[in-house]
Amino acid sequence: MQLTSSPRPQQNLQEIEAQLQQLPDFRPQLVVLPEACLCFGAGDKRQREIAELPGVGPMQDGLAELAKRFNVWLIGGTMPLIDNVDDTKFSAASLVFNPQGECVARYNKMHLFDVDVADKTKSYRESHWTEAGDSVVTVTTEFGTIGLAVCYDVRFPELFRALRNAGADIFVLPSAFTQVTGNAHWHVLTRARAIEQQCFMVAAAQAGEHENGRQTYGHALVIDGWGRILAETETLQPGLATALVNTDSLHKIRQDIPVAKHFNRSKKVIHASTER
Ligand SMILES: O=C(O)CNC(=O)[C@H](CS)NC(=O)CCC(=O)C(=O)O
Repeated sequence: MQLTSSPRPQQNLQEIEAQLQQLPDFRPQLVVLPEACLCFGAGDKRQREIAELPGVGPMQDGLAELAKRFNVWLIGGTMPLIDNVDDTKFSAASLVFNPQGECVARYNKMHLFDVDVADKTKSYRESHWTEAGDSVVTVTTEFGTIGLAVCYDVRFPELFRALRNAGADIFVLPSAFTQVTGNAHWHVLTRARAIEQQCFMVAAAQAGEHENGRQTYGHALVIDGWGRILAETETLQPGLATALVNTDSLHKIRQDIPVAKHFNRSKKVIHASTER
């Protein structure tokens, strides 16, 4: 799914619901929401104020209810979660809801976007308010094993290798790429991770100009294990990129090019010196 989320969770939930009304009929279905889909650009203080304890609160209740009502597996983008009321930082948590509306997994964004970008925002320092995750998380479903990652994580292939080793067939990547870096890198990075690990990639996106002036890149994507783009949102409006996915197609790709078997960690590092 692609969204242009506001800082207001209730309004964002309504927009997500409006998009879910447009879903095709086939089930089982996996729906991936973008990063910060319930609260985008509110500032770190506000995000900490609305952060919820696991299993408790209107953001989690809202997503659970939507997963159940629309009978879909729902990846809740990311939302601010805390583990203790006195935590100063929150996790950028990606929650997985099954079609019964139960939260069955949580992944905390592992790589934080402390980056300078040549855009209006200029300086991003996500770690000032977000606690980095330390766990690789997969979820088994009736249509394959899902491996979780978020946005900037896509620049770290080791995480995707670890997800594949843990059995992943489908990577999900809730994102909010900047317009500038997305334009340069988004398609290459998402396709590269799919090709390297021979997994589907479902990359959700924030898109367009947000209330705080930030511009996000959009281009929500579904990519197969051969790196082909199966679906893509064409505009910067909220919308869906939908594809029929059969994880059986991965068997032949993995058999023909057995990279998982060929993977070989180098044991030596050789520095050739040009000095005499
Ligand atoms: O802050 C929020 O409200 C939501 N979170 C984000 O927008 C995050 C952290 S600032 N954005 C990214 O990770 C962009 C990555 C990116 O653009 C790249 O890797 O090039």
